[in-house]
Amino acid sequence: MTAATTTPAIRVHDLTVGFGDQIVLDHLSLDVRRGEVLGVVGASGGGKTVLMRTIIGLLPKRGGSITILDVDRDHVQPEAIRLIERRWGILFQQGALFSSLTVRQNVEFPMREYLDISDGLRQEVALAKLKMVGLSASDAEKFPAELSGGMTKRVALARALALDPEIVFLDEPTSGLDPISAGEFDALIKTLQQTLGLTVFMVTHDLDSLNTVCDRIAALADGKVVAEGPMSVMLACEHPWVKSYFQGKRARDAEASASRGH
Ligand SMILES: Nc1ncnc2c1ncn2[C@@H]1O[C@H](COP(=O)(O)OP(=O)(O)OP(=O)(O)O)[C@@H](O)[C@H]1O
Repeated sequence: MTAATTTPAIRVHDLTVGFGDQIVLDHLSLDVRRGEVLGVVGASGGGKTVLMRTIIGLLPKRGGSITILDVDRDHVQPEAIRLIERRWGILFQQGALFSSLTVRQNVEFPMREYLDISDGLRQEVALAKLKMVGLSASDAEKFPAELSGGMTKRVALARALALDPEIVFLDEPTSGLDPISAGEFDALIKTLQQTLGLTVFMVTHDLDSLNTVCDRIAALADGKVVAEGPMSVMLACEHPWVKSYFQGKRARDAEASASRGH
């Protein structure tokens, strides 16, 4: 095995991020292993989205280092950052589709930006990505306003997969979905991770997702990762927030529902 296959997909070390006087992430460290689904949980406003946005370079950090796929953006030229950005896909919280573009054009968008391929091939690849997430050729010509919440998430996922990424960042992928659609979306994420060998960084509040999709979980509190590991580690954790989240009534209900196969 080479060093490249053994190093984590993402290594966050001693990261500090803040806005004005507010420190959101306070010397936070976290590894995301290659090929795993890591679920990131934490209280509302606790900094999960800030962490994700800082990792992908959308927010500045005050200290610490971030290495993605062996590249530390502090130590490389802008061209190298553009190359690395092609190797991940992002599903933002509300889907963030372009309302004036069709579903197919939305999925083609990153390909237009990064790939020099013919119109025909680009359309074909977009349709293949849509099929991969369970959508049909007739869905491809719809506009975002004509889609259900679950379909919107699927299109956003197809767009995140457009460039065959190695890492996918998902910000609350099941929020706003009914439990059945959420369960189907979780199953889709798991299937894609297994078949494509993806590394998945998933911010979520959804206990069902944590139970059924995530290999490991990182719990954020007080600007740090206070617990990291599989569900068994969360259940044994004595940190007050982690304890109330994973051992509260909602958690027990989700666990019972997961064990029934829902
Ligand atoms: N661009 C910004 N400018 C100023 N403050 C910000 C900005 N982005 C986030 N914050 C603040 O950082 C804190 C963490 O926000 P973040 O969105 O990461 O929380 P979260 O854990 O994802 O919450 P939720 O679960 O509710 O989505 C909040 O207090 C928020 O107001």
